[in-house]
Amino acid sequence: MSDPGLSPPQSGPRATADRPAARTRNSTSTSTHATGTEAVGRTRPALPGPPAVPVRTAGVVPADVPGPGTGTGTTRDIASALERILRGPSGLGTTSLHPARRRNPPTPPSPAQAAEGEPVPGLHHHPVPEPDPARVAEVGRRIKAWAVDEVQAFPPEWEDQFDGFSVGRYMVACHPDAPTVDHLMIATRLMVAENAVDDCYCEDHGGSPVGLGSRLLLAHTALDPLHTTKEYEPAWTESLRSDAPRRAYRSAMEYFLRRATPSQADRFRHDMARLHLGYLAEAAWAETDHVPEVWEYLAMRQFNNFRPCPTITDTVGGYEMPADLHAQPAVQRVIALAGNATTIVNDLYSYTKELAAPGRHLNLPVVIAEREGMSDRDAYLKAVEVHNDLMHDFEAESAALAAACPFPSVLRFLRGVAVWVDGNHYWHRTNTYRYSLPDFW
Ligand SMILES: CC(C)=CCC/C(C)=C(\C)COP(=O)(O)OP(=O)(O)O
Ligand SMILES: [Mg+2]
Repeated sequence: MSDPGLSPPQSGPRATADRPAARTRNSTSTSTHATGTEAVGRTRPALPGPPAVPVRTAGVVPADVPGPGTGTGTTRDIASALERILRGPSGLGTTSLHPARRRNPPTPPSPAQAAEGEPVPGLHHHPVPEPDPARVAEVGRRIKAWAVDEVQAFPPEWEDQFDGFSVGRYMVACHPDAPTVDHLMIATRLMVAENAVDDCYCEDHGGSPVGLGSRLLLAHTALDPLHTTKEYEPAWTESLRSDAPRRAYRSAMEYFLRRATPSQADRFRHDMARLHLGYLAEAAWAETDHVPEVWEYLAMRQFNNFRPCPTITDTVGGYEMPADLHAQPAVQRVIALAGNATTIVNDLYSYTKELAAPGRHLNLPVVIAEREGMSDRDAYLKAVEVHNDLMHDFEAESAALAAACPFPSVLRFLRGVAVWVDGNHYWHRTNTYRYSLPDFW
């Protein structure tokens, strides 16, 4: 194949993005075309402003959040909304949202499975059912074929690392409601492409802070295309084949656009721009070996963040969280808290890997130790507490939002984000090829 990276994907009813066909395909879940859980033709009331949820400690459900329709919320409303989010949709027509539940009731990992990798002691998390092994194997087979044959994402000598990343297990754990393996592949290709950019541009596979801005901007045009004159367009098109990160971004985006609505595509591009901004701040500090204040580090990590992964949960699930609801500040806060919790999970599980890497690699325990004058152990334990506070806030605000805006697509989206958070923790915990815990306990 002379141009594998740019060949249009072979399956699906169309080869270009943002056309009406995409809306039709996803329209089963918009507000006028119901999914199994969506009320057909239901009028959407205005969302209230962000629920006034006080900062809280574990297990305390806030009581002062307006409830749906009544103007007053009760602790019971919110507790039941939280339970609903964590349990997922139920009732008539929702069985298909739970492929794992349909085939085998979810069970927590057995002690033997958990022994593969222990959770960080004291970390607030939720166990997930083992991902469906048939799906894991099929996603693993297809993603390797894509990475090797379609986009040449890595040279042969990196094959062990590609396999050790276990991206199939990661994505199946994070998207249990994906209706088909094709849907799972949307997330899986993007995950591989995002990691190719991080590894090859920013980190330990040839990356460097020097010149990163230009590399990221040019790669970003694989997601958000250049609109230019006939004279200059061929050079841009050619550039998209010129390295693995760009080939991977270009192809993964093309597949994504086959299933995404225009609003979902726009949301994703925005999240990827945020990610690239975060990479640049991290690189700027690395160039001068600067250690930011803890709050500054957390701000950078809110952008250099997993956010683009949970926010495609609706595309991967085959429905749409409506754009005007997604844009609400309360929804944005829930998404940000979820993204931040998942990313601090990475800081905790990748701590020893990053300590062993050449130079200083910033992560939350390292920044706390440096800036707050703590021992490595105390700083790590404080980072666990920061994570737990983020998780508790995420769960409280998600429950408040579900109570304030109990639309099926919103509830399913919140559930999808919560499951992504849990699947992400599962993958970090069990990926002992990549991560190991420090000896602090
Ligand atoms: C998949 C995706 C959108 C990643 C974005 C940012 C990113 C690579 C992380 C949040 C993971 O952090 P890190 O670069 O520290 O990864 P490792 O610790 O090397 O696994
Ligand atoms: Mg890390």
